[in-house]
Amino acid sequence: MQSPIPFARIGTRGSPLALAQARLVRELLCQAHGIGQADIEIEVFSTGGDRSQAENTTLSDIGGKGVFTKEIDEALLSGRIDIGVHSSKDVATGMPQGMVLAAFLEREDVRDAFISVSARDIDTLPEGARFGTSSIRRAAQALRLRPDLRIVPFRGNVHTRLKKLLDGVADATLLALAGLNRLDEAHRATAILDTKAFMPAPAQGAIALAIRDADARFAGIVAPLDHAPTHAGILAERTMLSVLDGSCRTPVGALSTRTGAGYELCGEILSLDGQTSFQAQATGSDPVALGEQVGRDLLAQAGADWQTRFLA
Ligand SMILES: NCc1[nH]cc(CCC(=O)O)c1CC(=O)O
Repeated sequence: MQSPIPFARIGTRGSPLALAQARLVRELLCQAHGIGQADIEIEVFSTGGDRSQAENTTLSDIGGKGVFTKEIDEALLSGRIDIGVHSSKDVATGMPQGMVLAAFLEREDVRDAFISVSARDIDTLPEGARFGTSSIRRAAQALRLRPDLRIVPFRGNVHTRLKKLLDGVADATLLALAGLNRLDEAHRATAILDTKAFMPAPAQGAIALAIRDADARFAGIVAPLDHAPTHAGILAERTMLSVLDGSCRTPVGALSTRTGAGYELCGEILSLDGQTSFQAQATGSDPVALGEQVGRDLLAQAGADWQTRFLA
């Protein structure tokens, strides 16, 4: 019998990937607390980012922070849900007051996958091939290696993008391997890209659990799901992004890895055409200090006004 007050209410977007992630969180919460699936409600929200996909506008058209999280954030703050489940890379660095990313599941594969029906990898794409991506970072990284590629806008959920590829809308695309893995679609990857040439987006591959920051009960409930090394790594990458005043619409890559004593953080800023790029790296044990150090190093190299110059 279902209890009158659910143990927890989870908020998520409705895309197949978001639902898979929310179900994974429900599964892990049930295991950790010895409860049944019926005790956890999954509530689906449509965000501005989802609606813009349906209307085929671009993310820049709607703009603003939290385009994939706002409706879920509001439901969390109003008490309608208790836990927001997000892809960490979609969560803006300046989060609304009153909420916190309290736990991160162990990170999936951080790498980007190359997918094409006509080429084995980026090098074998024909001259002037159409490269489908709406990610400024992926476009810049691809153009760095292949300035001849023609970038075509490519939005929609993972299955939509795979379908567009089969329909010939583009010759190739890049998708996060993490998402493909969670959807059992990793066999679609033609090649897996190395993280030096294709440094992932900050926080790629990690699922974040947002709660109200004063909510001690749910802090305790999500705590067993937190993977400490992932948490530290994502904190370092998100701190770096915040120093750069970056977002998912800036050409920025970041990747933290564990070293013996602590963490190594690598960061990258690119120009839109990929012909100019700056890299920095550092090691340390304090994720926030590490993110600040690498972010400041990148700012010193690229100039504090890099966004006005690079994104003009
Ligand atoms: N912005 C869309 C988005 N947000 C998170 C993922 C992948 C899953 C992840 O990074 O955890 C994707 C799709 C993609 O980049 O292929």
